Amino acid sequence: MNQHHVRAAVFSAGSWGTAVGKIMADAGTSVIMHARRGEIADTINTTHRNPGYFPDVELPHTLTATTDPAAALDGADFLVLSIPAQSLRTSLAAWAPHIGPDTVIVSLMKGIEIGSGLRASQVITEVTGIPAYRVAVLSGPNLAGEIMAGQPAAATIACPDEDAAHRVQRACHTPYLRPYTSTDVTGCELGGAVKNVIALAVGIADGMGMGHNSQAMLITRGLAETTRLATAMGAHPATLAGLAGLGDLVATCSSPLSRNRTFGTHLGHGMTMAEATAATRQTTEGVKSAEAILALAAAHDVEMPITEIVSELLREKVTLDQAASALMQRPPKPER
Ligand SMILES: NC(=O)C1=CN([C@@H]2O[C@H](COP(=O)(O)OP(=O)(O)OC[C@H]3O[C@@H](n4cnc5c(N)ncnc54)[C@H](O)[C@@H]3O)[C@@H](O)[C@H]2O)C=CC1
Ligand SMILES: O=C(CO)COP(=O)(O)O
Repeated sequence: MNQHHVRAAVFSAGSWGTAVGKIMADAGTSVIMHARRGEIADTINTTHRNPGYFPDVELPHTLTATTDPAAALDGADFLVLSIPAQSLRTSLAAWAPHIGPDTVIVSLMKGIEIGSGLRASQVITEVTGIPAYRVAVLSGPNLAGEIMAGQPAAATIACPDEDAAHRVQRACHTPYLRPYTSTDVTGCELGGAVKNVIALAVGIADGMGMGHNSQAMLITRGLAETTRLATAMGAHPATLAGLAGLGDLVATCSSPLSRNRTFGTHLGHGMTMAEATAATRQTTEGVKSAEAILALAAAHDVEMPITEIVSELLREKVTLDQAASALMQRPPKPER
């Protein structure tokens, strides 16, 4: 019997795109990375490394790169999208004509679009016209650097079509990555987007010199407000207690590898937004998504005090001390 060789196109060759490209290649999938810059594609093809992100890690030789979106997408079973959430709409519109009729799209993005308030999977269906059952999301506690080092991790793959979720699961199951399936796309995406804002808060607290009690308070109450929003938008509460909720929140809020947490730490040390931005090279989704998440909270009549105060800090409307006391001086209430 002729065995179909599974192929994935990964757009683009940033930190998480490269890591997921490696995962899929290690799982036996042929991978073509789409890089915007020719020199990155050439370097991946000739040295099997992506030196701008992971100079020390050799990539599997079944992973190649191109700058040509049509070539990358030709015959692809999966289109894996890993670019900044706010650039998704424009970038995807240019790539969409090359997407095949059976290609399943896998979103790795953890952000909410400013203005529309849409989750990445919703932007994808809107821009491409591809039905939701062909769009999956992969989320969870997955700091790219640890995955590239081959450390054990798990992720959730959510898609309304369970069969599609299983296909993605098979295409990225390796000895170091254990993917679970789910149908709760909303819960997975909101868990991933809101944890970035909570990680900013934890980083800010850490930068201000606060210890683990304060940080645990923000993580726990952060999970409470994430769950409130997600369930109001139709998510299953168990998803928020799972890998794409609590799991990712704990990893991101604990790790110095997190860009969001690190950005928060810069602010907590007293940097201005301009200084913290200048000190940050890679995508920091929470900085952009905080405002969009707050708009969703307002639309669904959900209280999100931590997101609200982080958003005010990001807009430089309050000082660090004002932010801390605003949270602590909220009216006492039952724990929910
Ligand atoms: N790095 C990580 O550990 C993880 C990241 N993510 C998510 O993956 C997504 C991508 O993040 P990273 O790969 O970490 O970011 P990154 O900053 O390392 O890479 C972003 C990639 O997108 C490309 N890009 C940048 N601006 C673009 C634009 N305007 N149009 C098209 N392409 C553009 C860049 O060339 C680069 O290849 C984010 O939503 C992030 O939340 C999710 C899990 C883990
Ligand atoms: O999503 C992540 C880990 O799961 C990465 O977090 P940062 O984007 O804050 O680095």
